[in-house]
Amino acid sequence: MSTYLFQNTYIYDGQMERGLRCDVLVENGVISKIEAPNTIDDGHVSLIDCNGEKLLLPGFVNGHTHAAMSLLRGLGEETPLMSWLKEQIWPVEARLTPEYIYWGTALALLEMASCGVTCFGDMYFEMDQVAQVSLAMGMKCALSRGLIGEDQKRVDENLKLIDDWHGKKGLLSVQLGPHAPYTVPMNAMKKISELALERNVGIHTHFLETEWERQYLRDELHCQPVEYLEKTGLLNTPRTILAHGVWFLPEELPLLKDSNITIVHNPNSNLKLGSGIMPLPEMIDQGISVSLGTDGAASNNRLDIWEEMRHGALIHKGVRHDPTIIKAKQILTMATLNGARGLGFEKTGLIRETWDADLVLIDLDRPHYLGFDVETLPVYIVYAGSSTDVEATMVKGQWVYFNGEFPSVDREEILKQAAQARKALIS
Ligand SMILES: N[C@@H](CCSC[C@H]1O[C@@H](n2cnc3c(=O)[nH]cnc32)[C@H](O)[C@@H]1O)C(=O)O
Ligand SMILES: [Zn+2]
Repeated sequence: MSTYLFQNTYIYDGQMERGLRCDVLVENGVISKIEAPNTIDDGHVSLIDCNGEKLLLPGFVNGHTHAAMSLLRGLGEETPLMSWLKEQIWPVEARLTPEYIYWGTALALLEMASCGVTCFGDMYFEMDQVAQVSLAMGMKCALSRGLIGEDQKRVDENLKLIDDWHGKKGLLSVQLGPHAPYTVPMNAMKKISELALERNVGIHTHFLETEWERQYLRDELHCQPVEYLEKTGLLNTPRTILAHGVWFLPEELPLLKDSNITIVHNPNSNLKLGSGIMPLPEMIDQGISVSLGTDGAASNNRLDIWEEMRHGALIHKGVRHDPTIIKAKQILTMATLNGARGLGFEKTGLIRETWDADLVLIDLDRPHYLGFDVETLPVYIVYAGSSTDVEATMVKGQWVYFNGEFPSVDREEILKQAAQARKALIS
């Protein structure tokens, strides 16, 4: 495994007061030294001379996605969630083969790696394919098998994923993936929570994405949302990820304080599907852990966390008529540390000695960074930056993206295979 020295770079992570100019040494997949600029010996290392014009951020974490849906981009556009799923997406998904899911996921990984994403939480099916392609590329992935209905076969597949992949190479983790309260009966949800506790793994589910779902909980399941989470044991698992959480009421949030919950904010998917805008400021006030996600490429339509950071800040300022309501630093923590923790990855999401070298190298020598300093770096990143500033992306000390190339995989082959899969699916 190579040793890398980022010489004279800026670094920033969401927990730092301000940016810092320094040398960063990466050895054996971890950040081994952070010292004053131009002080670490550059012998016997691969040198990345940053010359005070680059920034290292922790790798972005896409907290909720369905990677292989990159094959379905553009399908059922501009349709509300339930008819989009039932009439447009699910019939096509029924034709997905393991091979298509492999190439669709690979396609999504090209996009994510080039945007600086190093880790993603994926809920889909044929998850062995997702595990294999993530390992082949060297990306971190939290796998969950989407569970629909009360189906032991799907649950067994999810449990087998734990046996086969959980912890593999420090890149993979596994969660149980009950799809949503409206697709999984309540007693089945409860059993899944019990299994999570028994097997010491997290849960990844959709929750309160639309207003319709809130009404469904009330009218069909006779529960308020937090009561549902309590009754089904979702508050008792080692970790529970709720994708969306758009329709929580502010007064319900204190009940989730100090809980095992991470809510994944998917602002662009929620806007595009017209689902609504989540009460993010109140969630942060209550100390609830919130991360960021893109959801699938068919509802976003990008897999770019920069876009989620920018919109995740701007929409709340806009609807609350208050520019102070959310800070760039908080958004950066959501995009990195909170995502990693929610997905069960340790020592991931900060730039600290002994933490995993999951890093994004950003070129600051661009017109829109003119005038930044260590204090303003976070706001430049969130409000002026974009994924086109990403020069390279590293996971556990290995490049997954470097200057337009993908050192660990064959980009042309992925594009060719994904195009064939797409054609076979949608014709
Ligand atoms: N249908 C699968 C299991 C479901 S995987 C997860 C599912 O979530 C669906 N999905 C994608 N985006 C959303 C969303 O925003 N809300 C709810 N479901 C979604 C996605 O299309 C996929 O079917 C089977 O055969 O067993
Ligand atoms: Zn989703």
